Amino acid sequence: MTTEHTGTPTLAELEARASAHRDRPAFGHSALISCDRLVRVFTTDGVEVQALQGLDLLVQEGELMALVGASGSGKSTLMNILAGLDEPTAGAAKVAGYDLLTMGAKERLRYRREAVAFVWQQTSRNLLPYLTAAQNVALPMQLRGKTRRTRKAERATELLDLLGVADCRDRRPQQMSGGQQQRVAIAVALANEPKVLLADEPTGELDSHTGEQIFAAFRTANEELGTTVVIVTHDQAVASEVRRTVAIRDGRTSTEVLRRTQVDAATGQESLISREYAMLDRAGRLQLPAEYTRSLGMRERVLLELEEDHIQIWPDDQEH
Ligand SMILES: Nc1ncnc2c1ncn2[C@@H]1O[C@H](COP(=O)(O)OP(=O)(O)OP(=O)(O)O)[C@@H](O)[C@H]1O
Repeated sequence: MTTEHTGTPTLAELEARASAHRDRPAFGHSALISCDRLVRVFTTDGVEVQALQGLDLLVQEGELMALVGASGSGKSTLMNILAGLDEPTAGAAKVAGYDLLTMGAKERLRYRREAVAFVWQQTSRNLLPYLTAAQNVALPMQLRGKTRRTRKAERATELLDLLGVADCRDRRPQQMSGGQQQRVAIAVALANEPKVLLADEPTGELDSHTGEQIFAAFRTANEELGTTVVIVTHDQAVASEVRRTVAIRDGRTSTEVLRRTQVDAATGQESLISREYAMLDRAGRLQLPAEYTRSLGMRERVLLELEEDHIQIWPDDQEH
């Protein structure tokens, strides 16, 4: 309540306002991954490139979601930050309780060993060539040093089995197909029970059938182990299989597609409903799709009208 006659709030009112603000939950407080106005600037030969330009992203625990975007839009930059391999220039990024901006070297190491895991596009980058599949899976557990030796071997077998590559147990990477190597790589990534599994174009080097098997392995990790999975992909088949696909454009999240299955009450038939949403940032900014604005000749200014349950956007009627 303001003191309308003077326009000046009392001290008690100011205190009430401040505490209301303090008690309001922080942005993304319940999310497992939260990126808040994330910025990453690269400077090469005095030239600045803004790879991330205030990116907002929330991922809830237990999600399996895809990130898509044109080449150069900032996907790999974001993944490297989430993996703890790179540091943001500004903004906030928190994953599984770790603050990616302020964590020190020791905490960063623990974060990378225990909280997140990564699967790369290049199959050769994921596995050590001179170790068998089982030894590759046991290695992260060895580095972490918290698992008994017999348990390590057991867990390696369980994971290889879960991902359908138990028969590769004693083979080295060059004795496996690309698809088998990627499934073993997922087993390696899951060895220390990470909260988050990140994958950058994991099906990029594979044919579509093998790509489907790899995607099924990520789904297994998500459904059976509860691991939160974020996959960067150009693969339309992968992007259309997940419940949520977030598009990145020019270093920001621009649109989001949500899918759900609907069962027809009369026939019992299932159909997939997919809806595209535009992202509204916390300052209220909204990016309209270029094809929409172009088709209506919208440029610098648009007319807004608030209706009861929606907002109308019209081309500028004062334009000469
Ligand atoms: N280490 C770096 N030094 C300078 N510029 C960089 C660096 N890494 C990325 N960039 C630039 O940042 C922008 C975003 O790059 P990024 O690799 O994140 O895009 P991407 O969406 O992953 O692209 P792609 O799909 O081709 O992998 C690009 O303009 C890129 O040239």
